[in-house]
Amino acid sequence: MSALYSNEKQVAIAAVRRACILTNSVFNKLVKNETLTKDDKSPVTVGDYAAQAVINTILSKAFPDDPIVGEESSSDLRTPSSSSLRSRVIELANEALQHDLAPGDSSAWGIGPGATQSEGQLLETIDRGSFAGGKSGRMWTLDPIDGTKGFLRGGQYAVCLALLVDSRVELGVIGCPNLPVDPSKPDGARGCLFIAVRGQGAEQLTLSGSDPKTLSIPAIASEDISNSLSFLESVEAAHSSHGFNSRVSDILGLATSPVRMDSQAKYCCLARGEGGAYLRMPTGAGYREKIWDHAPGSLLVTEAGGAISDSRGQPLDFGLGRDLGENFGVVAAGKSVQADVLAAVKKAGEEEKSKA
Ligand SMILES: Nc1ncnc2c1ncn2[C@@H]1O[C@H](COP(=O)(O)O)[C@@H](O)[C@H]1OP(=O)(O)O
Ligand SMILES: [Mg+2]
Ligand SMILES: [Mg+2]
Ligand SMILES: [Mg+2]
Repeated sequence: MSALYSNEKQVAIAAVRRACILTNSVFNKLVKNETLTKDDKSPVTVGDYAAQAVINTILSKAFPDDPIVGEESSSDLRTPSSSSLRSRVIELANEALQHDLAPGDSSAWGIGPGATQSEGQLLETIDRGSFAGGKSGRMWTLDPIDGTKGFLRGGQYAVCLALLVDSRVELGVIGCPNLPVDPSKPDGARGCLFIAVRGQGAEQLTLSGSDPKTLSIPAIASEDISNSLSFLESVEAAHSSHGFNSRVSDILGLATSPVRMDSQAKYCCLARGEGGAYLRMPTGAGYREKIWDHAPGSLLVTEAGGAISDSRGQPLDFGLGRDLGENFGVVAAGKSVQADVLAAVKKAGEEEKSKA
């Protein structure tokens, strides 16, 4: 008998790999007018749209009844002023869908050479990501480029896909085209794929599918925290409070400065033993975290032996819709130290309140 979710895992890996090849090639060719600013002032590129079109196409072929909660929508692409951007997205998506990664691979999605998808079909496929989410049933959640700002600066970004069943993450696949394969060789080969299935562990492969490694977060004894732990945090101060993290770091007496990195690559690094803790605390602007920004990363961390919760110690709730509800931040770490980090977070929170 095959393992639970083995089909979903194969399809998700194929979809994420294909999107990573696309985003990688887009980065090298990206020109100025290929980026838009969304209503929330965040950037979105032809790469984000095309990657969502590719992954949604593959998911829709493989699992036609599964709804998708995806970050992007085609509305900004449909305006007359976006016509050249729109053509570029269609061209990139068709190119990526027809690219044979292995013999017969593209025909597995019913999209052989020459069988291009029309503009209308691909825009509609992007909008298959508009599902509202919720408590029950099967659904996918997709961030075609997580960390678009990192992507634009040539830093870390991730292609992130997760399968939720009754609001529990069952499968997570994250592609990190710019992440070094071996953390001890930061200038060495880049491009990693991270995969977790509930109850089946977490692993890292290269983007081309070689060199599998089982992931496990090393235990740190409480008395070693100050010397052995460092934080993984956002580059963008608007996404996560650097000042709050710095106070938590002081409370724990951490000797090492935080590592700043864009995207869910932070969860991937944590899962393979880097840093030791990921802290993301609200900046006070009322932002609600999105399920696609945490679903695959959270499973990767727990399957690698870590723990994740909000700053109150409550589990993240993926069943509330497209976002995680009121923002109490995210605290992820190895199981042995997550309670210590949470206690320091609570202390820093109380100090902040008493000052207010
Ligand atoms: N004010 C905010 N607070 C927290 N996260 C945010 C905020 N604004 C955007 N984001 C999201 O944070 C994620 C990147 O996180 P990180 O800083 O860890 O790289 C992105 O998905 C980004 O959304 P978007 O995709 O719209 O840019
Ligand atoms: Mg975005
Ligand atoms: Mg994101
Ligand atoms: Mg994104």
